[in-house]
Amino acid sequence: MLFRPTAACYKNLKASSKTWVARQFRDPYVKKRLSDPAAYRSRSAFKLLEIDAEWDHFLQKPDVRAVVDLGAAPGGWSQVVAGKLGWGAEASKLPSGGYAYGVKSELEMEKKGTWSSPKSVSHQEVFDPLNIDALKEFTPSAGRGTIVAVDLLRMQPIHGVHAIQADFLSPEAADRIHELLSVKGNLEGKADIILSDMAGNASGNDTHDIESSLEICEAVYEFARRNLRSAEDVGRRRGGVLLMKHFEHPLLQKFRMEKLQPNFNDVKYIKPEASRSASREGYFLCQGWRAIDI
Ligand SMILES: C[S@@+](CC[C@H](N)C(=O)[O-])C[C@H]1O[C@@H](n2cnc3c(N)ncnc32)[C@H](O)[C@@H]1O
Repeated sequence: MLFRPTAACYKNLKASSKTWVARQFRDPYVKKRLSDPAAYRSRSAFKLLEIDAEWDHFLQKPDVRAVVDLGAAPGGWSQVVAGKLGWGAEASKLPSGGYAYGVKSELEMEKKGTWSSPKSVSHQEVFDPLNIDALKEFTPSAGRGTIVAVDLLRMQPIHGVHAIQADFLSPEAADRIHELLSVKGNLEGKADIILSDMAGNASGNDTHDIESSLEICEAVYEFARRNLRSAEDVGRRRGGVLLMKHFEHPLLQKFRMEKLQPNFNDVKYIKPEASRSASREGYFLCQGWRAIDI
């Protein structure tokens, strides 16, 4: 539901909050998110949908079996991926945005012995009384592949998505991701697609924030270097995909030229329409991991 401040409440807001509220009211993607039956948890979901549709539906290639979403909370991108891989997109019609659906299907699969609960999902939520009615109405559908979502913040479950609450740089997260990806048919535990919509917490110090944005890109690249399946393994020139957010930085082009360009068959800079023009963010879509920098 869209928050509509009353006149009295609006009057008492700080100038910066008034600007934020006004921008939310004008933003077509905020409206779209609120009316879309998929009930995406983030406005950012539309950026991924747009990039995927514009660039050859890379999320839906039949050889995509393993996707890692870094910095995934609250879960909009993971919802998009789960939908594309067939994990019951109708789930998100629930008022909870797929939350109850995910829990129900996980419970059923556990009962049938077809799914084992990742340690990271807390099952105390299964008994959330708010979701009981919704649970009765929906039947889960099984999708394909493994989706792993990692965030420092706790994320409500999404059907078909293994959520890990951790710093993606920690050895524990690396081990757990590898463990989850290492299934029959993917014993190497590689990812076909790695997504990163990560941003560091704004510190208020511009120089520091700009610096940390490049550090995140470098860390994400390192993660991809260790975990991405190569184009050769996939058997497709654009197989092995890294999509990562970045912010403007004086050394960004150097990073692109030295790290991304030589190691992927195809690198594009993308500024999706859903990304606010005032934002200094952009995305690199890197397709076809060449696996030479290992
Ligand atoms: C812009 S949000 C992602 C939104 C998400 N794509 C969606 O559609 O819902 C960025 C996320 O990155 C996470 N993040 C930042 N640094 C991280 C780290 N080192 N490890 C894991 N998550 C991190 C933040 O906690 C935040 O939730």
